[in-house]
Amino acid sequence: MNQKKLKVLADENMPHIDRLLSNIATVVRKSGREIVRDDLIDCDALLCRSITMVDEALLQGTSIKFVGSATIGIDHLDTEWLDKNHIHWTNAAGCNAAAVVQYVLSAISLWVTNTHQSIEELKVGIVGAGNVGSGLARALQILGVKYHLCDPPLERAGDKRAFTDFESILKCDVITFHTPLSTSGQDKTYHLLDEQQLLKLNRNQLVINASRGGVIDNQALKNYLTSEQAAAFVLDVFENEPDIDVELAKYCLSATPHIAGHTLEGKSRGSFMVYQSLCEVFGYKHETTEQSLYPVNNQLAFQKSFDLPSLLLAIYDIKNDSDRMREKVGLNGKIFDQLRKGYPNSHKVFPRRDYSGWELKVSTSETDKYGLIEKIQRLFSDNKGTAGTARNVKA
Ligand SMILES: NC(=O)c1ccc[n+]([C@@H]2O[C@H](COP(=O)([O-])OP(=O)(O)OC[C@H]3O[C@@H](n4cnc5c(N)ncnc54)[C@H](O)[C@@H]3O)[C@@H](O)[C@H]2O)c1
Ligand SMILES: O=C(O)[C@H](O)[C@H](O)COP(=O)(O)O
Repeated sequence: MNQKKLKVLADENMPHIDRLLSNIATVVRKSGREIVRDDLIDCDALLCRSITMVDEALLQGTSIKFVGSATIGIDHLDTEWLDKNHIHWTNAAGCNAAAVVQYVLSAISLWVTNTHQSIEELKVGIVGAGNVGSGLARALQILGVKYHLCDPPLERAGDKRAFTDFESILKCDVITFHTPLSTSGQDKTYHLLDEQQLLKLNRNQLVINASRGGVIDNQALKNYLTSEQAAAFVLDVFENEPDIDVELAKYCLSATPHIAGHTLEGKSRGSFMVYQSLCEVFGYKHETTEQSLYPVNNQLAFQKSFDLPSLLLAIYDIKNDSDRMREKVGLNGKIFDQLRKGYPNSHKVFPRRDYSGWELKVSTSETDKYGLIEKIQRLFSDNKGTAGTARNVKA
């Protein structure tokens, strides 16, 4: 076993890292957007989030041997350059998938409440059936909501689930994007929803983007949203974050500062997964369990007045995050980052938790007339935020 203390630079917005690494590393913290090459000259490892571009310009000539990103997305890592230069890298695949599922269910609940629709009668089109898309499909199945999946790469690879094409997805009541951002190739997702595709939508639809901003042409979307016939949009991600188009945010049903995955569990699991990979790469034993990072579950008392959307909104209501952003974002684009900092602990009452961090308290007098209690209990126990396999490349 390697006994030398490592030097690690970690994004300041990565919970538990100091405690997890206390026996094996000296940890220096820095804001992810401010990390520069000079910070890394004598560091062994960089632990980052999606806001740090990790490439030759950042790492050339440094001692970095390992890069761990506590995120699902990897569009900020130049993986080709890292591989070529024998630098181990990992992401935290699946770490916050359950949080994004919760975000999407909250967005749908908000929309059906505003438009007086029944959630059970909707058809949801899921674009991208990976960790998030599959978790969402499972949740919708539990809740009795119909869905269609669109994922050409998985379909070609022989995935046996039923898939549909993008054209058909555009006809669903709710369309939700869960693809990576890719700028080339036959499955390119950059501006997947562009000016032409936007014109196929109508005012009875809801579109959610919690993947990457560039999957939707933001300029075309802003123009489109000025029409009264436009579909409703919920955006968690934008082009040019953090200097987003403030006007675009105003036109949306809900606009949040890239926090869909930021539950207590989602962020903690991201830290834990990169910690595990770092231990493997440098030959240390893992000394902590993921479960030890979580507090006791929150409790929600079941009330007779609950229907499915109001119950989901009682657990997490995106409107609160959207209001916080829209109140402030006009003041200065940098507010976007400030709202993300410290999230979910910046919430007034308690941190935002995954469904798995909740228990439904039901009094013995309650009858489960519509099967709602059973559905929610299944959702709480199923939606455990399945961590995917971290892509740990052995250099
Ligand atoms: N807003 C947030 O806080 C947040 C949180 C987590 C993840 N994300 C983003 O969500 C994305 C999805 O996460 P994931 O864990 O499910 O990723 P994943 O890699 O498990 O799944 C992505 C899926 O998209 C599919 N795909 C690729 N190109 C496609 C195309 N053109 N059309 C349809 N499907 C296509 C892939 O085949 C894959 O199955 C991530 O890449 C990340 O950028 C955002
Ligand atoms: O890809 C992801 O996992 C998410 O987009 C990520 O959780 C949010 O971005 P970050 O906090 O890492 O900047």
